[in-house]
Amino acid sequence: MTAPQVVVHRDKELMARAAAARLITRIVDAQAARGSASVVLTGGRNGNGLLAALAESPARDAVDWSRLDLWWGDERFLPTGDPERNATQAREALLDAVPLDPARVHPMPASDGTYTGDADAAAAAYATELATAAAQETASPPAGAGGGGVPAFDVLLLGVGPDTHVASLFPELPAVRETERTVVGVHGAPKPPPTRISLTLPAIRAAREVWLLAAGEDKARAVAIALSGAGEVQTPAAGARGQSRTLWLLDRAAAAELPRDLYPPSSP
Ligand SMILES: O=C(O)[C@H](O)[C@@H](O)[C@H](O)[C@H](O)COP(=O)(O)O
Repeated sequence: MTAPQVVVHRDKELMARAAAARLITRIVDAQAARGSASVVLTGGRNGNGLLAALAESPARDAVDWSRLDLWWGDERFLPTGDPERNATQAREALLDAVPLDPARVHPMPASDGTYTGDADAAAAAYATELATAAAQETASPPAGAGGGGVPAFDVLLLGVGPDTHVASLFPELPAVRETERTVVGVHGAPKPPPTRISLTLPAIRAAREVWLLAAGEDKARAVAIALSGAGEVQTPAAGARGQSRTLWLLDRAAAAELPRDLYPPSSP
């Protein structure tokens, strides 16, 4: 696992545009190297801001959208098409506008249909879907990926909550303590809705690159704590690390409380 690197942008709009450009490059590179790429999406304003910026970028045509696998790091356990579902918001921000292969788009199950009302069963089904994809992966996973039943995602995106949650891993709740399963049902989440599905820290840490996005002064304390050596049970964002890269993409306001030695020298 890698030590975090920090990049600070002037404001959240620029952060979204720069992150979108960075993601396009990463996808194009992965497709050139391995034929396809895989990205794990996050909910929240910053993740959706990145997708919206990507939709507006002329460079988006450099991506072969038909050879991109999309997964989700977490989902609000709500009915199909609910406007509060992370998948619905991602579709509106970007996915409906690009020629993806529907077979490669893997939303987490909704609260209606097969897993009605059973977030734990829905989580188990998603874990199986991930394990199947991992088994089919032709390229070798990066060293140390652990083979924990998830593909070696190229980029895994995470928003960061003011309480330092990432995906739906909230401080002290059972999901953040999970060491075996790759996907779990989350109950009693402090951010609505209370019932969610989430990748666990071991699944997140199988990704090649983990990018954490945070903007705004209400995130400044969370960012500073997570980057100052806090424990992952109390500070889930501190446990989100990638195999080859861990990147914190911040705006100036979210970086405001970083200790000086963590603040990158060339930042605005
Ligand atoms: O379902 C969700 O809400 C998310 O996946 C959650 O983890 C989100 O990313 C953070 O709460 C940050 O959200 P913002 O980017 O909106 O601050």
